[in-house]
Amino acid sequence: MSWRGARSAGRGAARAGVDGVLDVLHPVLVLCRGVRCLTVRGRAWWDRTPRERRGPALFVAAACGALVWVLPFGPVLAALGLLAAAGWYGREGATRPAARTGPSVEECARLRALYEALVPYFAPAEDPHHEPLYVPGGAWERVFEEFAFRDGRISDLLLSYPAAFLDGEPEERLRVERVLAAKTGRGREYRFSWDMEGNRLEMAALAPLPCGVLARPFVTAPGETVLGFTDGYEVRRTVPVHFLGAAAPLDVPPVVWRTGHRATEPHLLAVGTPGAGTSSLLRSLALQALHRGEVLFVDGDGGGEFSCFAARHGVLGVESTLPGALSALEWAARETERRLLVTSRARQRGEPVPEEVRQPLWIVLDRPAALSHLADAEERIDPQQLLRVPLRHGRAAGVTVVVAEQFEDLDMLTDTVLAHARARVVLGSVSPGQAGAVLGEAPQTGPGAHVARGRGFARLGQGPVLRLQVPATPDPLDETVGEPERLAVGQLLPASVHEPSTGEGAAATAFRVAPPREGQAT
Ligand SMILES: Nc1ncnc2c1ncn2[C@@H]1O[C@H](COP(=O)(O)OP(=O)(O)OP(=O)(O)O)[C@@H](O)[C@H]1O
Repeated sequence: MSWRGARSAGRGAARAGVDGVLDVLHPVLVLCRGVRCLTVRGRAWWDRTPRERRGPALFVAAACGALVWVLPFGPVLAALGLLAAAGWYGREGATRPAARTGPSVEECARLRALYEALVPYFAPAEDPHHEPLYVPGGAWERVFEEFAFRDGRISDLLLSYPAAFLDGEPEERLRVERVLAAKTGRGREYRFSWDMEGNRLEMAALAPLPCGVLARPFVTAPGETVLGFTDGYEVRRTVPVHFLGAAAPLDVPPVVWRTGHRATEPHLLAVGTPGAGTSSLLRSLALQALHRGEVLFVDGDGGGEFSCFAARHGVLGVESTLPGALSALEWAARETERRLLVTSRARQRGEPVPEEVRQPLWIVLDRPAALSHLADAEERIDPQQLLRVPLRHGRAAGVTVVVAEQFEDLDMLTDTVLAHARARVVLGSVSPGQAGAVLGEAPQTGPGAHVARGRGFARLGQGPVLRLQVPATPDPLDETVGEPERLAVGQLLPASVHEPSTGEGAAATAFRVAPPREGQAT
C-alpha cells in the first residue's frame, strides 16, 4: 500500500472512530442541549418577571424544593423529571422557530411581494456576487430568516441584507423602514432594530399602547414626574396604574422625568396638534407637581383650561391675560433670582438650604405663542423673554418650566425656550419627520392616521425616543368628557383656599402617595 492509501485509510478510521464516539455520547449531548435550552428559557422568564414579583417567585421555588426534599423518593423523582424535561427540550428540532414551519399560500405570497418590494433597495447596481441575495424573482426564503403573522399581516420579521447596503446612512435605513411599514400594513407602529455587524434587520409591529389610564397619584420618588406610559422593552420599571373600568390596578412601564437640582433635563417642551392633549398633559404634570411644590399657570390662549386650579392650595396663580401673564412671569424671574441668592448664601455659610427655597416651583405655560403675538401687537415685552432667568437658572433654584405649544406656532418659540427645554413630548398624528424636528431624532414610524388622544412620543435629552400615552386628565369642568375621568381629576385637586387648611397643607394631604417600593428604581 502506498503512503497516500495508508493516509486515507487512517483518515477513514479516525472519522469512523469520531462517529462512533458521537453515537455513544448522543444521549449525553441531547441532555446537555436540553439543559442549556431550559437554562435559556429560565433566564428569559427571570428577565421578563417584574422585580417586585421575583422575591415571591423565589420563595415559592424554595418552598417547592423543600417539599420535594422531604417527600419519600422526592429528590429521585425530581431528578428523573428534570432529565425527562432536558431530553424533551434537547431533542432534534425542539428549538426550531415555529414560524419557519410552514406559511400558508397566502402568507407566502405576502412574503414574496415584500421581498420584491425590497429588491430595489437592497440590490446594489453592479452586484459582484454569483448569487445575489436580492434579485427580481429571487428566493425570499434565503433572506427572511424568521417571520410571524398576526391577523393575516406580517407582524415580526428578521431579514438579512447585503453587506454593501449603506446601513450607516440614516436616509437609507429610513427608506427601507418606510417600505417595510407600507408593505406590511399601514396604520400600525413598528420597531426596527438594525444589526449592522451581522447585516440583519429585525422588524416588529407594535400593539397600540393602552389608553384609558386614569389620573391617580403615581408611585414616584421626590423629583420624579410621570409623563405617561410606554413599552415594556424600553423601560423595565413599572408602576401600578388604574384603567377606566378595571377593578384592580395594572403594572405599566412609565416614562419618568426627573426635575430639580440634579436633573439633566430640568425643563420640558410639549408640542401637539390641535386637540391632541397637550393641555391634559400639563394638567397631569401640575397635579403631580402640586403634591410637593407650588405651581404658577399661564394660559396663553385663555381657553380656561386651568381654571379648575384657581384658588387652590399650592397654586400661585392662573393667568390668562397678557398683563396678568407679564406680571406673573416677572415675579417668577425675581423669585428665581431670590432663590439663587438664598441658596448660595446658605452654601457659603455651610448651612442647609432653607426649606421654603427647596420647595419646587413650577411654571406651566400653555400656548406662549398667542401671548407673544399679543405682546408684539401692543409693543410690550415678549413673555417668553421673561422666562429666560427661570430657564437658565431654574435647575439650581428648584424652578421647573413646562411649555406647551402647537405645531403651527412652533416658529414663535424663542431660542432660549428651545435650548433649555430639553425634555420633549410630541402628541398627535404627525409624520416621523415632524416629530423628529421636535425630538431631535425621528421615531421609527409615526402613529397611524387616527391616534388616540394623549398619544405620541417622548424624549429626555439625548435618550431614546419612547412611545407615550398620557393619562386621561381632562378639565373636571368639561361636561363633554366622561364622569369617571373628571371625578378622578377632581379628587386629585388640592383643597380650595377658602376651605380651612389642615396643619401640613391641604395639597400635601390630598396628594399623599405611598413611598416607592423597594426594587422599583429603574
Ligand atoms: N390622554 C388622554 N386620554 C383621554 N382623553 C384625552 C387625553 N388627552 C386629551 N384628551 C381629551 O381630548 C380633548 C382635547 O384635550 P386637550 O384640551 O388637552 O387638547 P389640546 O391639545 O390642549 O387641544 P387645544 O390646544 O386645541 O385645546 C379633551 O376632551 C380631553 O379630555
